Amino acid sequence: MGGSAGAGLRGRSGRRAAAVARPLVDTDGSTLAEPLTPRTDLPAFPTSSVDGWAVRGRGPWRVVGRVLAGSTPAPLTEDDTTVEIATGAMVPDGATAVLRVEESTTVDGLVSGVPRAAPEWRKPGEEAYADEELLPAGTPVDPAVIGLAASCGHDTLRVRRAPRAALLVFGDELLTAGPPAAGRVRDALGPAVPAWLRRYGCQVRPSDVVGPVADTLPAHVAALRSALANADLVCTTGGTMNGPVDHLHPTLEALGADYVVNTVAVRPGFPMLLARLSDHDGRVRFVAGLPGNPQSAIVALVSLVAPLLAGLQGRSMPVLPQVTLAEAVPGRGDHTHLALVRLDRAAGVARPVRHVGSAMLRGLAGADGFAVIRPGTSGEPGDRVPIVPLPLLPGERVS
Ligand SMILES: Nc1nc2c(c(=O)[nH]1)N[C@H]1C(S)=C(S)[C@@H](COP(=O)(O)OP(=O)(O)OC[C@H]3O[C@@H](n4cnc5c(N)ncnc54)[C@H](O)[C@@H]3O)O[C@H]1N2
Ligand code: MOO
Repeated sequence: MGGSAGAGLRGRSGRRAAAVARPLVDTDGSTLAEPLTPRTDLPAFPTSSVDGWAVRGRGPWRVVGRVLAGSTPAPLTEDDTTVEIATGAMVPDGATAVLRVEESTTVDGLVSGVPRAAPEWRKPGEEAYADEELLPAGTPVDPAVIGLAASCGHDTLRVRRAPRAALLVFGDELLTAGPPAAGRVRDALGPAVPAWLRRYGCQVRPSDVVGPVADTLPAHVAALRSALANADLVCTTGGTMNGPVDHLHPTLEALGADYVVNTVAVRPGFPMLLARLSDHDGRVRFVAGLPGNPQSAIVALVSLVAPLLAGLQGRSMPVLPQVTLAEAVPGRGDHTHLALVRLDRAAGVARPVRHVGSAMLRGLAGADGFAVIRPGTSGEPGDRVPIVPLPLLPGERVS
């Protein structure tokens, strides 16, 4: 479902966020715009992996000096000589072995011992050769990648600019403060969707979150036109159906948008849509229509928006992990059922959660993701099924 949408979007639009050079420390969460290659062999020089003696010849060895990490040693030119060496120091040219200090004896300035058969130093290029591709373009940058890039000698990385997203919330019945009452409900998506979008790598400024937009067609058209001016992606919530004040489809028509996806055979969330607009200068922007029912909006985020953002950032589509169901999960006829589940990490299974009506968010707040129950099937205990994960952080949902 989401996978094919993501691949198609990237291929058809041919639009990725621009590449920018960023200081290494500012790259966490971004995406490599070009392959990561070392600037030198790694290690760049023969490096002692122990504290001891760099020796030449069979010994015993006469001590002629000392080499610490961080300097270039003079070569060992004479047999039966040695220099004291520290872990991480460059092994001098001419050395034939490194002897561990704890496996040596020193008497009257003469060192004896038997070096181990396996070399006690790291050879240049042992980890990587200069210009070898270590990670491809499209790799998400995480702290491990940052550390590797630093060890490769990089001060900056070329990464994709974060896609810029905006959110328009539709619905005159929505309150932005206080408890629900008198036929009005709290806007749950205006506060939540930007936070989800940021977890998918988007930049969303507070001023790019607008709403509730008045339930009239002119107000919708004006709000969408204005949001598109600065965004790569505008998400909207509500108004995807054909109710008396559902204006999203007429708004897209008024702006000349093309549908990429218009409804998906999934429950909940089927009225979701994705549309595309092209500028006269060729700039492509996307509109994701998230259904108004709050859980359905999140289904649309994981199904349409996450693959789109992966494509815009030049990332590949994640492979969906498989989980084992601990309990039965009903199917939804000829639709895919995306069923909220919580991972039981100790037991290695996934359990359906309660309170999962499409108008509810209680189940989502305790779930790890959506188990995929394919059309025409139902989930039975013991079945292995794919899970579409929520973009949770370490420490969330772990207890
Ligand atoms: N005749 C039919 N009516 C509906 C159908 C259908 O098949 N035939 N499908 C239902 C389904 S399923 C969904 S999902 C909704 C989608 O409707 P819209 O995208 O047009 O959304 P709205 O009508 O604007 O709102 C639906 C519901 O969600 C509440 N809502 C909206 N925005 C928010 C928000 N930001 N925070 C909290 N709650 C929100 C809104 O008050 C409504 O209760 O259509 C069904 N109807
Ligand atoms: O499909 Mo609606 O999106 O079930 O709530």
